[in-house]
Amino acid sequence: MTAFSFQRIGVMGAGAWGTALANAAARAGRQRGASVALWGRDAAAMARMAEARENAADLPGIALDAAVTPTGDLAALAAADAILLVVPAQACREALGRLAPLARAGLPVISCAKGIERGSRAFMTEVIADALPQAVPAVLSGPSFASDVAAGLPTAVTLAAHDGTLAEALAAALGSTTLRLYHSTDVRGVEIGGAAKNVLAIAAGIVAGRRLGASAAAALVARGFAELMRFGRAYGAKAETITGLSGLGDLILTTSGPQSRNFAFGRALGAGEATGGKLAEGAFTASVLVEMAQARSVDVPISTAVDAVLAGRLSIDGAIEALMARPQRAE
Ligand SMILES: NC(=O)C1=CN([C@@H]2O[C@H](COP(=O)(O)OP(=O)(O)OC[C@H]3O[C@@H](n4cnc5c(N)ncnc54)[C@H](OP(=O)(O)O)[C@@H]3O)[C@@H](O)[C@H]2O)C=CC1
Ligand SMILES: O=C(CO)COP(=O)(O)O
Repeated sequence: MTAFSFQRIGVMGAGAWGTALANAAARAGRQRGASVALWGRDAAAMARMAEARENAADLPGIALDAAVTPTGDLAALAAADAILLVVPAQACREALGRLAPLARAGLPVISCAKGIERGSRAFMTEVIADALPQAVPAVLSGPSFASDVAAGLPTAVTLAAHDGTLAEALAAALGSTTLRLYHSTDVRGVEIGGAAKNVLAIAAGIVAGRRLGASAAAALVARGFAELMRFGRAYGAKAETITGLSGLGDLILTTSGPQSRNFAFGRALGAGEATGGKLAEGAFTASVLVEMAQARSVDVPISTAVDAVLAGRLSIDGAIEALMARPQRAE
């Protein structure tokens, strides 16, 4: 493990999660004097963040750790020993394209985005392998709201890389007494959980917004989990990953209430209100997840209903009726 140093951490994407992870990485590396470059594409906004020592738009009231340097300079990001990729899933390829001319061979790039690329049907580590072939892809995912992590509340997530030694070293470098990182080699399993739970969180939000009751909410989580397990199995995830932090753990968190943007988006839909401008990754993932499920004959009725509602092919009431009228089956 001594082969890895990870003194300099780069964070690509300075939204809520990127900023929270920058603070967490700084906290984790404090004893060894590690530094964190937090890169955002809007150089003027990054200069203001450097001046204010706060991401006022996404995490108001939370001071940036002294070891975090906000920057609009890609060279500062590329000089890092490892990079956390924290832009929305559909923007990862474009962001990596900017980094490609500057990134060194063997640079670990850890996807922290939760989604599947539309069109290509690629998971985020596949996007990294494609857009930045000189990098070594990894993934970090699990139940973790940016505001909780930024505030230093106790949180546990999973970091996976194909090379178990690298996963362990990255987890050691980024983990602290407030952010506990488990390590894994089941890269695909970890990214499936993060992507699929967002679609199910929209469904949970719809249940709340439609006031369908606590029993329906619990049924949704249990049947949603069955769906996640089937999809995961079909795409090579290990069962213990789906039942772990990045699968069941994150499903529980994001189906629990409106602190989740995906849940809040679904709740607004269910209540017939405007969905607002916040990022809800599940709205982008739903259609590609359903296409991929169909391609391997996996039954994902809840995700299919969310996709149909979002695409305007089905009303919410029609979707509920269709789910309840499905043929009887064994559990
Ligand atoms: N927030 C959370 O609690 C958690 C989020 N995540 C995941 O992290 C990812 C990012 O979420 P989050 O930080 O919350 O989202 P935000 O909407 O808060 O921030 C997204 C950031 O990405 C930037 N961005 C968008 N497109 C590009 C691009 N093409 N190139 C460079 N930068 C770009 C935005 O910049 P600009 O402002 O210029 O548009 C913005 O700073 C999502 O996949 C989400 O699911 C995972 C766990 C927790
Ligand atoms: O992924 C998350 C928590 O683990 C954040 O969820 P939302 O994007 O729904 O807010």
